[in-house]
Amino acid sequence: MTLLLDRVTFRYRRWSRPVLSRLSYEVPGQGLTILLGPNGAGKSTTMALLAGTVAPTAGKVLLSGSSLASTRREYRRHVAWLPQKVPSSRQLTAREYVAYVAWLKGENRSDAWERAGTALEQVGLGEQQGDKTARLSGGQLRRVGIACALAHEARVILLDEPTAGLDPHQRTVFRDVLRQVTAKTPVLMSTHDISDLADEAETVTLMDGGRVLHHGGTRSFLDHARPDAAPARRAESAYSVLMGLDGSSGA
Ligand SMILES: Nc1ncnc2c1ncn2[C@@H]1O[C@H](COP(=O)(O)OP(=O)(O)OP(=O)(O)O)[C@@H](O)[C@H]1O
Repeated sequence: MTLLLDRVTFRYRRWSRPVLSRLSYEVPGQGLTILLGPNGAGKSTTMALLAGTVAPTAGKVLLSGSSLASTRREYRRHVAWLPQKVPSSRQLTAREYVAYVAWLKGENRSDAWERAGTALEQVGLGEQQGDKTARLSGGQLRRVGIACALAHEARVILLDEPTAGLDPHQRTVFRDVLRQVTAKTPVLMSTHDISDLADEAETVTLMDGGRVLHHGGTRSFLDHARPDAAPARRAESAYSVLMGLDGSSGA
């Protein structure tokens, strides 16, 4: 299955400058891809377009060659998406919430309920499944959001800054979950935490100003690091070099 933006232009308001201009980008079909870039680079906008929650001003979003507009149902079922801000609900418990999202994504009621329980266990919230989501901490709510992305048969998973607000232990839990998930399903994940690279990403995409500055294997990304960078700092160094922030001209 392929998911891609084909020469997509997007502006938030009619007369405002486009955030993305004729951007073409294909989500890699396997493993973990990390989407890096400074604030305002266009990462969340790119993900929202890929998730089908906003529509392009021009150009197309294509799922296996079909335009999003003509395959909405398939799309909902096959593309999982964790937005940056996970909305909470006063009424629903964590399990009801995740089950509801899975049901919206096309699972039948009993499968949705079962899958919700399993996904909450996976993200370490087994004991909180009966708690109302409005009562959960910010980090717990993010994990509910991650559980939503895991609770249906997605063919591709889009995670917008999933590690923001997680404590160090939960980051470790999350990485373990991510490792299991990416073994089966491709994941595109935006992050500011360059340590999220942690040897696990197969591909790195770097965006700035609505453009893709770099896209390729993690090794080729790290090759941009300054030769004198300490091993633990290679990712940061490569980022600075490619962004032209270290006094060199970038790539
Ligand atoms: N709802 C909105 N209305 C108007 N402009 C917006 C809206 N959301 C984002 N923008 C603008 O679009 C541009 C790209 O924003 P986007 O959120 O996609 O970047 P980002 O790379 O995800 O940034 P961050 O790392 O801060 O989340 C920015 O200039 C931002 O101000």
